[in-house]
Amino acid sequence: MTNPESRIPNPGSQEPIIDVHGLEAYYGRRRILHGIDFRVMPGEIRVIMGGSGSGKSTLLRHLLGLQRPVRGSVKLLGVDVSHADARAQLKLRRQIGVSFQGGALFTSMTVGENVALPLREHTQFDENTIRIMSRLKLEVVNLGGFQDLMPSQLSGGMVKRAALARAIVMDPRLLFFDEPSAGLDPVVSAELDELILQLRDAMRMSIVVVTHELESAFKIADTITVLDQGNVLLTGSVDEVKASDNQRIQDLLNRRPREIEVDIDDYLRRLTEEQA
Ligand SMILES: Nc1ncnc2c1ncn2[C@@H]1O[C@H](COP(=O)(O)OP(=O)(O)OP(=O)(O)O)[C@@H](O)[C@H]1O
Repeated sequence: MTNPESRIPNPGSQEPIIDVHGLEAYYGRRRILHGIDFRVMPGEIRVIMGGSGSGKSTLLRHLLGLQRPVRGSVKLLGVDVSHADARAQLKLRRQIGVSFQGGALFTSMTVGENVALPLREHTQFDENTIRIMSRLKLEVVNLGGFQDLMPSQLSGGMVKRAALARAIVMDPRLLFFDEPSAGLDPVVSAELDELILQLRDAMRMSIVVVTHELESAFKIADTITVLDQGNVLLTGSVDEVKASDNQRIQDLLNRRPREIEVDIDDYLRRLTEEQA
């Protein structure tokens, strides 16, 4: 196992921005995450990779406080998300930006109104300030001047960037990005990668990206966590992941499907457990 903080400057002086210990998650009686440890340091871009069903979304849902750990703990910015009171949760939410797969913009609002939403929800700024701040963030994502368009008038890449503008409008310390490249052509996807790097460098954000896209992962990651069947196989730098002699990691990198051995008894047992 390699030191996940190896590329982060001066790690000894900093507290982790995400600190997950022994996280276990279940759906029904089926255990999905088997005691995950996961630490992200300030200013780091962490990519979570793994095959389909490896537990990436389940981990992300726990990091966002959408699911509570059955065992283990999840601390974001020093706050234990499952034990924080409503006030602490709200404070935490203000410091976290989330950009979901598909953009999830409200189709009945203009791009500018979408971006302004968190400011309206979490601040008392006046209209003018909100407008200026939203426009500035649209400029950061290269969508300056697009504030009056409706989401339906944007291309797929522009929707992603608009969603990103909304996610960063509060200047979060921590940004979650779920599948930034999904459905984008390679050029647009590369532009988005550049933007993610800029957010880390110019705005000093810590960023967690879940992605299937290897090229994108290798370009943006300071560190990569590889998940497999609810376990962390490895956390390390891009070079460390590439050089890993773990067969599962190599299969993932070479896009070799895992051999699926289905034990029918086991399959039926799991099915009935899930429905119980
Ligand atoms: N709501 C649910 N109820 C029951 N089982 C679930 C539920 N959501 C996910 N699972 C199971 O949990 C396991 C992990 O799923 P998860 O969605 O976290 O994986 P993933 O790595 O995000 O997959 P993908 O890349 O396909 O989105 C899978 O076996 C999945 O079938």
